[in-house]
Amino acid sequence: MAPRQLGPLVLALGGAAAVLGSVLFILWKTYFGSGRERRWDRGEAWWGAEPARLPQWDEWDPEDEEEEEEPALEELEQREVLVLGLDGSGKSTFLRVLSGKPPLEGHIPTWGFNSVRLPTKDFEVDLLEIGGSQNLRFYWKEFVNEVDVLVFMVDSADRLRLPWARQELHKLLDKDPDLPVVVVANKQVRAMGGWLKPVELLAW
Ligand SMILES: Nc1nc2c(ncn2[C@@H]2O[C@H](COP(=O)(O)OP(=O)(O)OP(=O)(O)O)[C@@H](O)[C@H]2O)c(=O)[nH]1
Ligand SMILES: [Mg+2]
Repeated sequence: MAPRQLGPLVLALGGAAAVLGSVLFILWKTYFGSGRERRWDRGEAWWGAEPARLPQWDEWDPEDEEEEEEPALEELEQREVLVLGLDGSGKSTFLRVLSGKPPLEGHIPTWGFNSVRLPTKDFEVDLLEIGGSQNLRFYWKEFVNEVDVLVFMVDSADRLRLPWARQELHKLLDKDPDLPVVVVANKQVRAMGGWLKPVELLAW
């Protein structure tokens, strides 16, 4: 029997998914520039650095190199944090609460990006959520190499979907095994009970 032709609907859906992925990636690049590639290592510290201005040939003086001053810290310090997790795990709420806003009552799915910038004493932190619905999870892995830290949000009360959450986390770690990860056991205070405590989540 001849293979079935792909229907126009399937093709349209595939095209739409590809376009969405490209748009997400372009937005990311526009927002964060070239991400971790901007950093350079200097002992224990790692900063996003402005490119240095090289002297013209006729103003070159080898002694200048020794006199160069350390770059100002306030120009350099920046951290990028990716916040991922299954749909409804609480990523948007987490970002809202961190930026001092009250949590929303219902679940309004994030269809793309959601971000906040938090100035701290020593550096500026950009937190970026990518929606957790199934069609967006495919794109998560494209972003893990671009950030400094991954926050992985888990709905501790959603025991049924814990294996999915774990599978998605492992896929991300396969992509970048050295990425620092914080797993948040969210939704600990639920009237119905039955949630996983953080220690249980560690063992799971
Ligand atoms: N009880 C309780 N509810 C929470 C908590 N965090 C989030 N929620 C609720 O969970 C629902 C989903 O939260 P969101 O923050 O929108 O989830 P999300 O991970 O951003 O979901 P997507 O954008 O679809 O990936 C909302 O109704 C929140 O009010 C929490 O710590 N405790
Ligand atoms: Mg969201």
